[in-house]
Amino acid sequence: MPSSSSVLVSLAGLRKTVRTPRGPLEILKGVDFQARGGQVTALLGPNGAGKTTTLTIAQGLDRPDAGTVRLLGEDPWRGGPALRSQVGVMLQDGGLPPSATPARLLRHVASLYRRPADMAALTSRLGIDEFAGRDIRRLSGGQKQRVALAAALAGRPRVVFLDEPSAGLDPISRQLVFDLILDLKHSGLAVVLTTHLLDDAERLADQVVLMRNGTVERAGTVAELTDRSTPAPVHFTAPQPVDAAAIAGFPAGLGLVPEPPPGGADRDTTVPPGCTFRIEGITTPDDWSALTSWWREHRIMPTDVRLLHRSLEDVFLEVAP
Ligand SMILES: Nc1ncnc2c1ncn2[C@@H]1O[C@H](COP(=O)(O)OP(=O)(O)OP(=O)(O)O)[C@@H](O)[C@H]1O
Repeated sequence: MPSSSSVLVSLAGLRKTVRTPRGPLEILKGVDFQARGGQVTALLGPNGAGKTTTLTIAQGLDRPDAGTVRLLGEDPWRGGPALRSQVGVMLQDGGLPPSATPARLLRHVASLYRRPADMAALTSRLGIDEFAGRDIRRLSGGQKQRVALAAALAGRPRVVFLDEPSAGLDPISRQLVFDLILDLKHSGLAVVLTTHLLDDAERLADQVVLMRNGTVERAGTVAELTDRSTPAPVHFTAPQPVDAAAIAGFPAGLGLVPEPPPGGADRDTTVPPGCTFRIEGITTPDDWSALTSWWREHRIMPTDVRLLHRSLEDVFLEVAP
């Protein structure tokens, strides 16, 4: 039995061109990435980047023109039932039969597997029981999403592909789905998902693959992509006014910038209550100590202190067209 950090999905040099009325359109131009068991891999990228096409090929529902695809060590295009039964898929548009009820559909899907998941536990956990007897056509988008997720997990897969799993979910359902995804990963599954919500990726992903225009622009952990291993500027809010003498006495070597800056010359003006400040240059524990001493000396009790790291959104906007 491979360990949970084994590579379960491997894509190398994927290329795909489709025919359109206006001529050939190259939609994948050499996509490489790997997804491991025990990890969530999130594909991010602007509309049309090629995320769904990449997932479709990884699942074996389409073939690349060039490149190699390995799903649980096999070519998914040629894989038979033994491979398919180990893979769960949640498609972007759900693909659920509108006239079935969730109860009937999920019973049917579970019956296709020799060792199905505990569907009662799954539907209870995803809050499906309360609408399990209603026709799927009458469900909200978020309810359908949860049914599609339960169906994807019915066969106890080792790999799940989730195309925008949090689309249309309210905050409570989203939390239910996130908790489940994290449990799946902790039990060793490889979870490969696409999302437009950068917050989803920040909260869930062990590895982010940022795609644009048919290629992988950046890949790595959220911390790697946002440079979290390096010191960042500091932001704080002072609820009381900060007088000109305090500003003039700010530790040398650190830059204090009120935001927005008060009118007049910076160092001579008292900053009104509730102002936020940005500090550049904090790179050592001594710098932090100088800052907290300055707060103590001037009786400043900050109400908000944050490190201003780049967010995943900043990185996304850098690569987005
Ligand atoms: N069969 C096809 N014929 C023509 N164009 C296609 C075909 N399949 C995909 N495309 C185009 O290829 C590009 C990539 O599509 P894909 O659905 O993979 O992107 P995506 O990153 O998943 O986008 P989104 O975030 O909008 O879901 C898009 O411009 C799409 O219109």
